[in-house]
Amino acid sequence: MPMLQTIGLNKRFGGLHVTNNVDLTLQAGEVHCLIGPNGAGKSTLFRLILGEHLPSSGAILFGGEDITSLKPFQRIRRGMSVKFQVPGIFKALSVRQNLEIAMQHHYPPAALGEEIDKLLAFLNLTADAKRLAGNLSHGQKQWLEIGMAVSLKPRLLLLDEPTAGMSPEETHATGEMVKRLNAQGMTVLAVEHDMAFVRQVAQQVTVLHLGKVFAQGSIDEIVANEDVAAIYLGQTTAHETAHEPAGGPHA
Ligand SMILES: Nc1ncnc2c1ncn2[C@@H]1O[C@H](COP(=O)(O)OP(=O)(O)OP(=O)(O)O)[C@@H](O)[C@H]1O
Repeated sequence: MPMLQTIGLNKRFGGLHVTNNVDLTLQAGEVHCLIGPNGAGKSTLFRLILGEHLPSSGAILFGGEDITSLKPFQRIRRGMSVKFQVPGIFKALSVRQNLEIAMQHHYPPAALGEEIDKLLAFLNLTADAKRLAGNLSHGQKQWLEIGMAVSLKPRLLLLDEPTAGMSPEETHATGEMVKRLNAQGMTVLAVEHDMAFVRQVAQQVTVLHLGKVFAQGSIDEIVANEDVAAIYLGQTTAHETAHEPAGGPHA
């Protein structure tokens, strides 16, 4: 059974058809990246999956159950977790305190300290545990946010441009974290512009264009697809320019 399925999903904002009959399937255990030119509808689809928007029509199944009309907190309770682009960390608290807040109601007090230690090590933040979260570097803040999102061991992790603003080294380290989470059984859906990251982590890639699924396949199939390259022409973002030859998601 797929972990997540959208079936004929549509979202209209007034006259604008932003999500157009999208069928997306995530198999359990895969890392799936959602790419597409600016304005393709990636964020909207992401918010539909999370329940921040309700679809105009169509259905969303999570673990085979219809969650189309559930609220975000109900989806989170069923094992979905999200890391948004803007970190929702508590800047005036230490790194450790941030993780304590995320985890304290979910682990017995005797086990909490050790769980936090394990997560800090995973996030490469052990040496920074006592620092105020607000004093971390941009990349470290993103990792702390990822830590808070995965601290409850979700079945499905949603990542919204997890490497935005990161250096290539930080991007690579983030990719390694995603791969380790996936190796532990977590299914991941990431909206991402950075093709180096997509190449590093994705087992499946879906390309959105004008609200529709334009192409779907392995990273090699997507990179080799000339129609996909064509829709990116003239649309490179600063991020893509930093890692890619002009024109789009080439190897
Ligand atoms: N709440 C809204 N009301 C009206 N139009 C919206 C709303 N949200 C998104 N749109 C429009 O839907 C289209 C797709 O936007 P969306 O943000 O989903 O694309 P995207 O692929 O995530 O783009 P980007 O890569 O630039 O973040 C855009 O034309 C946008 O203006």
